[in-house]
Amino acid sequence: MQKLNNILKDIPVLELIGSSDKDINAITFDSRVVRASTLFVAIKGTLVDGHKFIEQSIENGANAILCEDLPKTLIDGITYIRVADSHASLGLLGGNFYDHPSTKLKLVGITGTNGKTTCATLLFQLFRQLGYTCGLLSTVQNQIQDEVIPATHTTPDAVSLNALLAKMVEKGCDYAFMEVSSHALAQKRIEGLTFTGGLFTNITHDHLDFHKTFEEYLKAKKSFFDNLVDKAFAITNIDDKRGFVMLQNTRAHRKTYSLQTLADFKAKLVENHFNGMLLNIEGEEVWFKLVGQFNAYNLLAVYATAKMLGQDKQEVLSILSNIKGAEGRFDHMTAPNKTVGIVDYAHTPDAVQNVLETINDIRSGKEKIITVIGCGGDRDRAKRPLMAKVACEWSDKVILTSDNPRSEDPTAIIEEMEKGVPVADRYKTISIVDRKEAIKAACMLAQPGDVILLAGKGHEKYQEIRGVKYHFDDKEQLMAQFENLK
Ligand SMILES: CC(=O)N[C@H]1[C@@H](OP(=O)(O)OP(=O)(O)OC[C@H]2O[C@@H](n3ccc(=O)[nH]c3=O)[C@H](O)[C@@H]2O)O[C@H](CO)[C@@H](O)[C@@H]1O[C@H](C)C(=O)N[C@@H](C)C(=O)N[C@H](CCC(=O)O)C(=O)O
Ligand SMILES: Nc1ncnc2c1ncn2[C@@H]1O[C@H](COP(=O)(O)OP(=O)(O)OP(=O)(O)O)[C@@H](O)[C@H]1O
Ligand SMILES: N[C@H](CCC[C@H](N)C(=O)O)C(=O)O
Ligand SMILES: [Mg+2]
Repeated sequence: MQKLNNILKDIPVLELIGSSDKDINAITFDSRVVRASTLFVAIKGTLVDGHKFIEQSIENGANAILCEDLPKTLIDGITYIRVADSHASLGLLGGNFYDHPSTKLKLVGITGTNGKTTCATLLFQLFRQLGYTCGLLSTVQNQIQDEVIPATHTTPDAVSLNALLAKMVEKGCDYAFMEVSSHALAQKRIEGLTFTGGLFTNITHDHLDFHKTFEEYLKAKKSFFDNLVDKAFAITNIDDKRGFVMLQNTRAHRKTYSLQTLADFKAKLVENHFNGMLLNIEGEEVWFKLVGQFNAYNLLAVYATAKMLGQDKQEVLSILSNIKGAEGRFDHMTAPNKTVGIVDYAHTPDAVQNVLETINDIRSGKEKIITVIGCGGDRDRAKRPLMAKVACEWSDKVILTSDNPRSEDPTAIIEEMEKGVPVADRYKTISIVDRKEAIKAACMLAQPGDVILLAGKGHEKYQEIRGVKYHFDDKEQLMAQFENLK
């Protein structure tokens, strides 16, 4: 419980009507979960305007309302707080309510189109093995030491986020590693957090349904670095075209990493195989369990972050060399007849290309690559033809199928993907709407030694079709089919 006037500290209030000397048990932006003595924050969302639910929130027990527009009728006994930006205020309220947990541990944020989960997970595993108590906020799951807390978003909403950080502080965490998604930045879910450091992986095409233009998407990512404090560090990938721009206006201490040019942290990919790769990191040759050039970037980024956090080079490299990475990222298995299966969360054109390039690099020659791929519904439509095109370019056979169609018609999504298939590649593609059947078909087509890539769903344990979530696990499906490949 907290006093309202404490929770409102540092919030730019335009108008306050009613008493601020009252007890608040909880803060929420969802009228459906309001209980007695709750502060309800009305947010103008992407689907509806939360201001519509002010009345309902009061019926459910809200005793204070924070909003951008005051309702026409004000009710006695309720406190109304008018602000210019409810999203930003929610972040600050979350911090005040949970007593600024981000200042009580070292918080590191990772942003970029691809590689966030991988880097955050590697950092979490690394720092635990270095002997620290750690927390993780990621797409796959949230975690405090061994305790797993299911994740609904890559970056939780501002209230849940501060609640999770407060729990980490309570459990004695020294570090928290978190993914910072572009949605979270645009919606100011991280407003008011104090970061010790920030890491940029890369930026390519994604989420243009939400951000509308690439410039807006870039601006959202960049705002993370613009808002870091001067004591923080900011690490960027300068092999990415936008690597420098990201840190252009940051006050933080800047550092760069690269596989191709001079940088503060530099590495070179020496050898790449299905079960590991050899990297030269700052003059030291080390084998890692992760594979692929994109993972060379992730490892180097993690190494740079660990160095900026004052860790010892040898210790860091020796631990990293044994870490396997995040679930559903280049997860590979081999069937009894030597067919290779790879489950990977590649769900952007760039990620699909990276994974397929890596498989091409590693395969010894005549083995075929069979890619099973779909695109999510209610998400960026522009990436659909592009993902299909890239899949065709780098595979011998492509099976277009469903990912999470969500509220959309699965066949219509596949038709949009088909538009990206070059005429000359049509002979190598088939469309099978049912993902289970698509995986089965891939296994039937595969000859010993061939590589099957299941792209897009990685760690996900469900498939959402017409708004209903069914249990579905790519790895489980593949393992079941592999048993038949004797
Ligand atoms: C597009 C998007 O990001 N939407 C998020 C956003 O919801 P919204 O702004 O659309 O909310 P809305 O439905 O319009 O409602 C507006 C307001 O009215 C409130 N409301 C609504 C109905 C009601 O009866 N009562 C009520 O009070 C809502 O709680 C909300 O505050 O804010 C909500 C609360 O934080 C999020 O749950 C919701 O995530 C949706 C479910 C989602 O799918 N988000 C994805 C796209 C997302 O955020 N992804 C990123 C990145 C993914 C990645 O690449 O890794 C992530 O960080 O997970
Ligand atoms: N550094 C990288 N550069 C390009 N592609 C990458 C990189 N790291 C991973 N990938 C590819 O992107 C996929 C997603 O990786 P990861 O989950 O680490 O990214 P993410 O940024 O967390 O994604 P999301 O936005 O969905 O949370 C991987 O399965 C792999 O195919
Ligand atoms: N977390 C991201 C990627 C989802 C990957 C894919 N499986 C899909 O459902 O589109 C999102 O919500 O856009
Ligand atoms: Mg992620």
